[in-house]
Amino acid sequence: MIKLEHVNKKIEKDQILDDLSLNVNKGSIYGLLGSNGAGKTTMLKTLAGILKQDSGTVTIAGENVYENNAIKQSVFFMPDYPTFFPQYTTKQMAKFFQSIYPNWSEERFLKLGEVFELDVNKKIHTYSKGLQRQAAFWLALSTNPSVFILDEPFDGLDPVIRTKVKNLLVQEVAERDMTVIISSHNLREVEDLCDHIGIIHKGTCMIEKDIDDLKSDIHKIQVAFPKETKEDWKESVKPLYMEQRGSVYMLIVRGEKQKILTNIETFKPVLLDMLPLTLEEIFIYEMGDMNYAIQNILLS
Ligand SMILES: Nc1ncnc2c1ncn2[C@@H]1O[C@H](COP(=O)(O)OP(=O)(O)OP(=O)(O)O)[C@@H](O)[C@H]1O
Repeated sequence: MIKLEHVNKKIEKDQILDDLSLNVNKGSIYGLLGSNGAGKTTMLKTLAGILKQDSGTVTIAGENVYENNAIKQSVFFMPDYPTFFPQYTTKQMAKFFQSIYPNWSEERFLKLGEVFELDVNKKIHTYSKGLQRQAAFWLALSTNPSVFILDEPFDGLDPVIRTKVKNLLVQEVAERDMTVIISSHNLREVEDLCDHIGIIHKGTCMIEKDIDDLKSDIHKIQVAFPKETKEDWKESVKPLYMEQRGSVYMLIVRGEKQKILTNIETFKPVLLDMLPLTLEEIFIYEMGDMNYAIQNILLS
C-alpha cells in the first residue's frame, strides 16, 4: 500500500536517502528503526509529501504523494517535536485541523477528551513537553487518518499515557485498517506494537521483516539428555547458538517448531522445553553477521 522505490534524496551535498526501498501493507504497524542521523525523519517527511525526493517513487495506494492533496488529506505526520501555532489553545487547533482534514470527527475529538484529560481552553505552548505530545496525539487521531506517520512519538510520555496511546493506535488499526509507521531508536520501545520492522542505516533500508514470520522461524529450547547419549544430536539439530550449564543445553534453532521437537525427541531427552524469545534476541541470532551500527540499534 505504501511503497518507496529506489528513493534518493540529497540535502545540501549529502546523500541522505540512498536508493531506499520499503513496503508497508495497509493496516500494518511498521516500526522504522535506525540510529541517530540514519535518515528516518527525512524518509518520513518524504513519505508525508513534505520533502520531494530527487529520484525514485513514493506512493500511497498507487498514487504519488508529493503535491497530491487528496492523498495528503488522509495522511497525518506527527513530527518528533510537535509544533502548534503560538498562542493557540487545543480547541483553536482543533478548529484549524477541522478546516484542513475532511475526515475530522468532532465526535472522536470529544470522546478522546476522556483519554487525554487536557484543558482545551489552555494555550498549548504552556503545557509541558509530554502534555503537548498528548495534545498532538489527540488532534492527530481526531483527523481519522488512513496513514499515521509518527516520528519518535513516545519521547516524554509517561508509562501510563504511553500504554493508553499504544492501545488507541492498535484499536484504530483493528477498527478502520489505519496504517501506522513509527520511527524509533529502540526496538524494545516498539516491539509490543509493530507487526513489521524495517531497519534504516545510512539512508538505506537494510532489513525489512514480518515479526510473525521471524517468531515462527526461530526458537529457544532447553534440553538435557541422558549421560550415555552421544553428541550426534548436535549434527542433527544444527543449533545457531548453544550454551551449556551442567547437563542442560540452551539452544537457538531455526526452523519449524514441530519438526525441531520431533527431531530432538528421537534422541530421548530427559528435559525438553520451548522458551519464549524476545524480538531483540531473534534479531540478534537471525543476523549474526550484522554490523556494529545495527547491533547498537537493537541493544540500546
Ligand atoms: N535541513 C537539513 N539540512 C542539513 N542537513 C540535514 C537536514 N535535515 C537532515 N539533515 C541531515 O540528514 C541526516 C539524516 O537526518 P534525519 O533527521 O533524517 O535522521 P534521523 O534518522 O531521523 O536521526 P535522529 O534519530 O537523530 O532524529 C543527518 O545527517 C542530518 O544532519
